Amino acid sequence: MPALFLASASPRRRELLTQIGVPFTQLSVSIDETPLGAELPDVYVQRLAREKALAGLARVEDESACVLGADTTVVLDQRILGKPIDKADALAMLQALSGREHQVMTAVALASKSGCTVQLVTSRVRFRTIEPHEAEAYWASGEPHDKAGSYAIQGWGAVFVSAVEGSYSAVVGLPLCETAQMLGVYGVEYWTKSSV
Ligand SMILES: Cc1cn([C@H]2C[C@H](O)[C@@H](COP(=O)(O)OP(=O)(O)OP(=O)(O)O)O2)c(=O)[nH]c1=O
Repeated sequence: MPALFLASASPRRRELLTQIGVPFTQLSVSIDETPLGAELPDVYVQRLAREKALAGLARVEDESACVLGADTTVVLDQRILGKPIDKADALAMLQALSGREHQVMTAVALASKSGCTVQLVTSRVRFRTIEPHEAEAYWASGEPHDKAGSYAIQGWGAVFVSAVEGSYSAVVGLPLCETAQMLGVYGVEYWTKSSV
């Protein structure tokens, strides 16, 4: 079985991949996450996932290894809401998401010496109305700081989520159903290590 590397610094992605019992080594890669001019969100998120996987592959010496990369972005009216740059940015994002439905796009890329495959998973998330004092308190919790769209569905941000349609694990950062299928194609087995 080829060795698997996860090209991500994200603790969420590490936990999600661990959940399905895949043995892997985590690598952190750093790429420029600035959207290109007028780049559509689905194109952007797939490009970043591919760049992360390929940057990871470039660091691995094992010729038969596979490298997984992923990227998550929140999309509102075709606008990319990435990680907040500061408090004002986070409060503006939370206000924009308040009382509305948005999309969460996560792309997962798997790269090896024989090529790179990318898959996009889009989920829909609905928020209840968020009061300004709640957004302030949520920012003060620290949770929104490193999250696309300034919230975490798996954390305190869950109190804002009135409905989800699609892949919960993709919203958190890695679509497990699609990831497992891609790993299978590359000959990487899951369910080999107990997660419980
Ligand atoms: C919407 C949402 C995003 N997020 C997180 C997932 C991602 O970690 C982050 C989006 O940033 P990404 O750039 O996708 O990932 P990252 O920088 O954290 O990690 P790396 O590039 O090294 O793989 O937002 C949540 O944890 N919960 C959520 O509900």
